[in-house]
Amino acid sequence: MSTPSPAPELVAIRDELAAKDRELVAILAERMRLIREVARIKGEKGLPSFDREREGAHLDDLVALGRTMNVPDDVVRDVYARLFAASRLEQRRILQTKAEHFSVGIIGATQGMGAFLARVLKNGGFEVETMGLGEGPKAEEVASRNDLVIVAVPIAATVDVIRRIAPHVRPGACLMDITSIKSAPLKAMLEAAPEGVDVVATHPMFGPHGGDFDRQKVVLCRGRGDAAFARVKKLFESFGAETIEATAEEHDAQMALIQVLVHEKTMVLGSVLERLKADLGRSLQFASPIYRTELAMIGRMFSQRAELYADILTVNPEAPRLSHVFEQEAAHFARAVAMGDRESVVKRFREVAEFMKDFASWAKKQSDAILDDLVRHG
Ligand SMILES: O=C(O)C(=O)C[C@]1(C(=O)O)C=C[C@@H](O)C=C1
Repeated sequence: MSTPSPAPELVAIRDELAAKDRELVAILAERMRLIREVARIKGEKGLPSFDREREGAHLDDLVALGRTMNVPDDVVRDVYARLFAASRLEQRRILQTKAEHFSVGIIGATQGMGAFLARVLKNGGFEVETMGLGEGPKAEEVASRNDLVIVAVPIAATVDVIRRIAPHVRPGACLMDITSIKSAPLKAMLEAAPEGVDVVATHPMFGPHGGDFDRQKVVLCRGRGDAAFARVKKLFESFGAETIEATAEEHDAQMALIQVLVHEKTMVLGSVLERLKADLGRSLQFASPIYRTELAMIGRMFSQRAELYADILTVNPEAPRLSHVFEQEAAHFARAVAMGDRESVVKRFREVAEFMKDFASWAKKQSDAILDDLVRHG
């Protein structure tokens, strides 16, 4: 059966479209050539491939330009999200071939972030020695024969493992951890590692998924040795991370908000759903994008290891104080709800809105992006 030939007007327009698309591809090739130039300059200057501010500002300009020409915002956003991702990947490839390579030993590399790091570093051409959960050589041996020794065991075991292995790290090498709290591990590393061993405390601010550190944040705390600090910073950045420098104390205070408060809230919501024996499947059929996002976060948490979240909630020294405030605020709203006290909800809402007002436009933009994405792809 022969397919009917398209209308001649359509054929003409398709020819025009094809010509425009060829121009677009030629422009993309030219853009990639410029990106390789950017990578060369960044390599020389030691700059990271990812620049959050530049992407944000450039995209805002392009969306505004698109509006003047009737190009919908989300078309510009989607196209440039893809183009920025391609440029970052190309830059990482180039930067990694030029990066300084050294041997890495990972203690606790069978699961979670340790396993993720091992995979990413190996893919990036690093020599990586791993051990964990009864697999591989002894931790002390891994510590003794690598240039960068990474402790990636669960939070509760971190300080003990550091104290055990740090004395075996060789002078000139660097000892590093990746735990969710920084004060106690950093102190342990500085105390237990011999004088000539450099120390850096780090915290990758994301779960172990994805291909590398593209657009992910990593907090770095100085321990001992500026050169080692710079090397670790460059290592993460060469895999696409955005690094943030902080003291261990500041990091821990921030994590009380970013991890303790938020995970505790998610945990409470999950516990409430369980107590109610809520029909989650049925609720999803009715769900607004906000409910779906929330339920996805709750489901994500409860599909992971209980011990990880128990550690996050109980190890941070700031946690009890924040948790207490959380309880008081929850009680305040619970009282208002129980008594039908609309006025008190409005009053507190307005106080919080005043406190948050500088973040309102940022919050709208971010949450719109999340919710739009969920509606389109979820
Ligand atoms: O301007 C830069 O620094 C670039 O690396 C280029 C570019 C881009 O594709 O426009 C790519 C990655 C950065 O995150 C920001 C922008």
